[in-house]
Amino acid sequence: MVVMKFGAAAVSDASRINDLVRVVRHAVDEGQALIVVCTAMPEVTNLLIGAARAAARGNLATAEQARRALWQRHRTLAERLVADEWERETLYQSWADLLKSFDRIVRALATLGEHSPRSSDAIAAIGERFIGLLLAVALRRAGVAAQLIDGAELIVTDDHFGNARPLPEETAKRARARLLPLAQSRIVPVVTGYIGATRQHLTTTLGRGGGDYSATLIAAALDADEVVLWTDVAGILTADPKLAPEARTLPELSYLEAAEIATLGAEVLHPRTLTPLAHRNIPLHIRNLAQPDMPGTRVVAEPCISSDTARTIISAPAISLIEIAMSPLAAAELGWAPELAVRVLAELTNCGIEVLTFAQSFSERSLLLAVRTADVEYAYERIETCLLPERENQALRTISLRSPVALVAVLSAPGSAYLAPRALASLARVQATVLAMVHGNASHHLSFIVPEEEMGSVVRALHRDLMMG
Ligand SMILES: Nc1ncnc2c1ncn2[C@@H]1O[C@H](COP(=O)(O)OP(=O)(O)O)[C@@H](O)[C@H]1O
Ligand SMILES: N[C@@H](CC(=O)OP(=O)(O)O)C(=O)O
Repeated sequence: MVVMKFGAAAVSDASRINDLVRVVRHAVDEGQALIVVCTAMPEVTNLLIGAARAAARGNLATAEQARRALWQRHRTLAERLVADEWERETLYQSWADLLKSFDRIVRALATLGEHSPRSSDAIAAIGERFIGLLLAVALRRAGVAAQLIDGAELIVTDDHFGNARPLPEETAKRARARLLPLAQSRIVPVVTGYIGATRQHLTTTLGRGGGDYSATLIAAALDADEVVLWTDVAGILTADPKLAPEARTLPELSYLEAAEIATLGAEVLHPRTLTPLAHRNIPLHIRNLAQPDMPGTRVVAEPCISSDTARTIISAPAISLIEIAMSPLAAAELGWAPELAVRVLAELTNCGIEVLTFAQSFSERSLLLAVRTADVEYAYERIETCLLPERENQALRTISLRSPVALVAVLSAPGSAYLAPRALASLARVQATVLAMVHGNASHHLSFIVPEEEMGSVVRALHRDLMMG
């Protein structure tokens, strides 16, 4: 049994979906038992969560725009992929039902004037459901017996909305009961990733990028032979090949090395992806959908290749920086209060905003936070509310924004010397504007925030100076 996960990059347009269908059909023709896990089209999750936040502010025009964009983007795909008019109409009917639930949530949020991670999850799940319906139709048209299964039916979670924790035993029981009979009948389940549900059947999500985690949870439940994450690059490389074309694929990584990469604060791998696999020794394979014959990256318990191959530069655009600075007088009197950082971080976590990285400057009495640009407006509002007392007693100097920025993280081999000075020399060579820097405890990990327009030159310089040796 193989679990194949197709992320946003694999459903970005009709030709990618045709590649996806070919890969699945080929595996089925080879007699492989398959589970497909899918996630929403690029930017759709941001669009849906943005619609919920806008509705709660009474901005129904933005919610309406998101609704139209959702419909239009999927409809364009259906027109290219589903030739049969009757099948297309049936698909549109199912999408219309999903839009009715979108409308119900938006109306409720607008009436109440507030929203929560719970309502965000309910609306975000619609993105995976939209594309899942289309993929099941596209696969059936190509002769693959496919059936859509909602992730909420399989993955039982706690009620930590926005970043729910799965309950492994109940999930395994449900997944086996629902998926194994389909596999035995040679039907390919198309599971909507990222989504789970509480025991009370309330929809939850596994955190942004959680589709990878859905795939590995299902693989662990079924004791699968392998998980394949199909994306738009040839595995994990020494840098993003879209920025540094000379980047090399890392052929093999250990679970530990891959987990380290997953926690670098970008979305190449969801941080919790590896845990279900490492416990059962199930290999993970990351491959390029556009080049299905290329080997990609394999993650296994004991890689044949030495561990210093784990060196990589991970980069992620579309990030914003929020800087909270205290007034010098208040700071002189009160000192920098870590309690303030704790309050801000707790506020953001409670309202479902993921802080990608943060740094405190004790000398400047300031706190820097990096969040996705899609979250920044809402994060700013929440911080303003949370720090109202400091605003009123003039302890707060400013809350300022810098956007768009990029996160660039360097992971070198454990024990490699002088990572920070070498990386900084490299950034100096291209006159990079370093807006923030976080040094990992293990000293072989370093992250920088740079203006987004400098991301390419920074990645290329770091790659040339640190990865080519
Ligand atoms: N070192 C790297 N190796 C591979 N991909 C990288 C690297 N750094 C950044 N990336 C980016 O990560 C993307 C894959 O992650 P993601 O967008 O979450 O994929 P998916 O949509 O398939 O889940 C690639 O398209 C690439 O642009
Ligand atoms: N659609 C969700 C879940 C996900 O896993 O997406 P992707 O497979 O594109 O990382 C998100 O944007 O967070």
